[in-house]
Amino acid sequence: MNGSTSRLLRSSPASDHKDNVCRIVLLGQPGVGKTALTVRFLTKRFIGEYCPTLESIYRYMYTSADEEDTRLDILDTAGQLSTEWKESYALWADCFIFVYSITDYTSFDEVHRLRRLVESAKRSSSLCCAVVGNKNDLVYDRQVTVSQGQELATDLGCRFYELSACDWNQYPQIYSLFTELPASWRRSRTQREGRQRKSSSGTKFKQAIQKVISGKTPHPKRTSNNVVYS
Ligand SMILES: Nc1nc2c(ncn2[C@@H]2O[C@H](COP(=O)(O)OP(=O)(O)OP(=O)(O)O)[C@@H](O)[C@H]2O)c(=O)[nH]1
Repeated sequence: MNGSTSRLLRSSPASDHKDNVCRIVLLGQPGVGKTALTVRFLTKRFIGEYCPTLESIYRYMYTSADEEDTRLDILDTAGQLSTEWKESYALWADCFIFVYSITDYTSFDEVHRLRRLVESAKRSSSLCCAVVGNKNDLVYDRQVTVSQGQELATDLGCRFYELSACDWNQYPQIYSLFTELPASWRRSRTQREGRQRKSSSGTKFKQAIQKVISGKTPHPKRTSNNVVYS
């Protein structure tokens, strides 16, 4: 495992996972624009050239639409990764942004592969994720159609964005990408917790009924106004 990856993930371990923190990882082939998208979101700028990313975690605080103070931990991964690294990313993250370039079909295929890796690491096919086809300013070099991207997102049950990190006019979509994802993650977490609470109170109720039936719990005696236990 790469030293800097483990150092970064260790500096932000699972035990440090506070309720208002959402962890997002960007995955995709080298050169698809993961850093450009992240930097556009964080700084509103597009910087033409970056050193190929090793990996970096960026922290971003904002107040969400429902007035919650939220901290995003955004992990911009290096494109060239071994399977082992990706598993540690998958286990660390709450949400995934799968990025491909619309000008490169192999980068689209890579998203299919990454998706399978993440699903197997998470042992779940229900991911909180988004699919991004980047570089749509280069539409004349297009190799992946909009409907192919859309189909993949539908298959994953997630949102699809086709955009360009270098086009300022598309900044609102990039903002929405990075802020909608944590909101939908929070919603599904709240629903899951609600279901768990319901099922545990349902179980307690059933256990109490069983006890009464089997005579282990005293039956209530009714007096004129009150119910008392003997
Ligand atoms: N035309 C165009 N170029 C882009 C866009 N986004 C990124 N690029 C360019 O694509 C190249 C790669 O961008 P990066 O953001 O470094 O890609 P990456 O996926 O982070 O690459 P790795 O760090 O190697 O994994 C750079 O030259 C960017 O300027 C875009 O939307 N349109």
